[in-house]
Amino acid sequence: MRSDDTIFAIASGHGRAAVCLIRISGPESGRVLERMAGGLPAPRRAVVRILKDPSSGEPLDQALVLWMPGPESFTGEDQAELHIHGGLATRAAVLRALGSLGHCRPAQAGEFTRRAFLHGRMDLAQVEGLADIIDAETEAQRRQAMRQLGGRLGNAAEGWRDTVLQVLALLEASLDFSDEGDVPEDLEADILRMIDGVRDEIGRAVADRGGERLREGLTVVLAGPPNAGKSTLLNALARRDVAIVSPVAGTTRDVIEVHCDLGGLPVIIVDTAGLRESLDLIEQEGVTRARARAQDADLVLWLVPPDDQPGEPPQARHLLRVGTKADLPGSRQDCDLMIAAATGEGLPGLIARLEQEAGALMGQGDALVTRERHRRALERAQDSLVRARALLVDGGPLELAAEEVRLAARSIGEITGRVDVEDMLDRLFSSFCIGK
Ligand SMILES: Nc1nc2c(ncn2[C@@H]2O[C@H](COP(=O)(O)OP(=O)(O)OP(=O)(O)O)[C@@H](O)[C@H]2O)c(=O)[nH]1
Ligand SMILES: [K+]
Ligand SMILES: [Mg+2]
Repeated sequence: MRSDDTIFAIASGHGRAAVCLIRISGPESGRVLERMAGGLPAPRRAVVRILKDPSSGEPLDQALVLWMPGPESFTGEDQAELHIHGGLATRAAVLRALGSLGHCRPAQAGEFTRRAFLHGRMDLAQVEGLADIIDAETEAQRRQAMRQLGGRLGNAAEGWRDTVLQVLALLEASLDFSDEGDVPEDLEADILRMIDGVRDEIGRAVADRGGERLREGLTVVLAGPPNAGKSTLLNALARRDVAIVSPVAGTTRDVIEVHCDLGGLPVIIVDTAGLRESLDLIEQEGVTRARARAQDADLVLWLVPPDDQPGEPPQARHLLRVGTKADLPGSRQDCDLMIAAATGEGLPGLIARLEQEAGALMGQGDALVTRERHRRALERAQDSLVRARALLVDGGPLELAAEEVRLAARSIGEITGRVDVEDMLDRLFSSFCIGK
């Protein structure tokens, strides 16, 4: 498998469709068009051509054909696109014809994007933004992914890296030219100011967890005593019959998850077993799982029915008390909200409150850091800068301070991939689909 092969893949979805898009990239792309479409169209001009089998000359399909010579293509290489009819036999015939041409082979997952990265068409943070756009399920996720694809984090990282490299240059110069082996006083103030500036900006970026939450979705666990109405609420929020509802206490045992879109924000609602002491082994296991999920959740809704002694809520980072079955007599004074999931009463208020909580925890797609990979790299950079600063202030060895600054630059460079990152690349691109 060679990196200068010409690769091809279906870039549209699979299964029968009106139109199917086949992407081709690599040095043979032009020859492919000449042999199958009878010649090269003008660059970036869509034309209709009869595609022919290159060996037999048999017409295979009538297609819209595009020729996009590099380096101004997505991959930076010569590229072509065939918009063929999306019937199964047509696709198979065109793919077979492409595979019969020399130096042409089907693309691996993520190979088009890998080539775009290797040819400098996008940085790693943009590659991740592209993956997130394909995975985006809600409006705020799409917005965040678009910002990442637009180079928002990458540009910030490049700016930080530039400043850190300036600091490094000043330290190296001091090493070369100062007899005492330390930084001249006036320079030291400048250097410390530059270090502090970058450290503060990175600190603000990593303190904001909203971007990662928005990518992954906010987890809201429904917890409460048996028969509180947890499953009824899940079904109402999901607007479908997901969980079994019954008057039998202890109906739900498994953890049931539903993905919802609340005002453009991705929220995972989790129904759990009612919390109580039980002799039933299966119910005990359900209760254990319920407590574990509540502990990990971003938000727990603690559901309590009227006139009940609900016991102690589970351990949680953030908890809202919701009184249920508000249509029944008996009132609660100890709740943040009241609902009757069976009649719909109070649900708009609950949903508005959830949207508000979700917005506060996730933002609206304006965070810089959207992945753990970013956070870890930036935290390493921050640590290195803190150590470099301490060495400078304490009059420690200048070589060590310079080494820490070099490490900081490298850690920041991981954001855009401007360091050695082969194994990281393999992991990243293998998560892509074929044709991307
Ligand atoms: N009147 C009234 N009854 C409700 C309401 N919500 C749920 N119920 C009833 O309460 C009973 C228990 O509801 P579930 O949703 O199964 O309760 P749960 O908390 O999931 O129960 P477990 O899974 O057993 O812990 C059912 O008979 C529901 O119809 C409500 O808003 N009003
Ligand atoms: K029940
Ligand atoms: Mg239930």
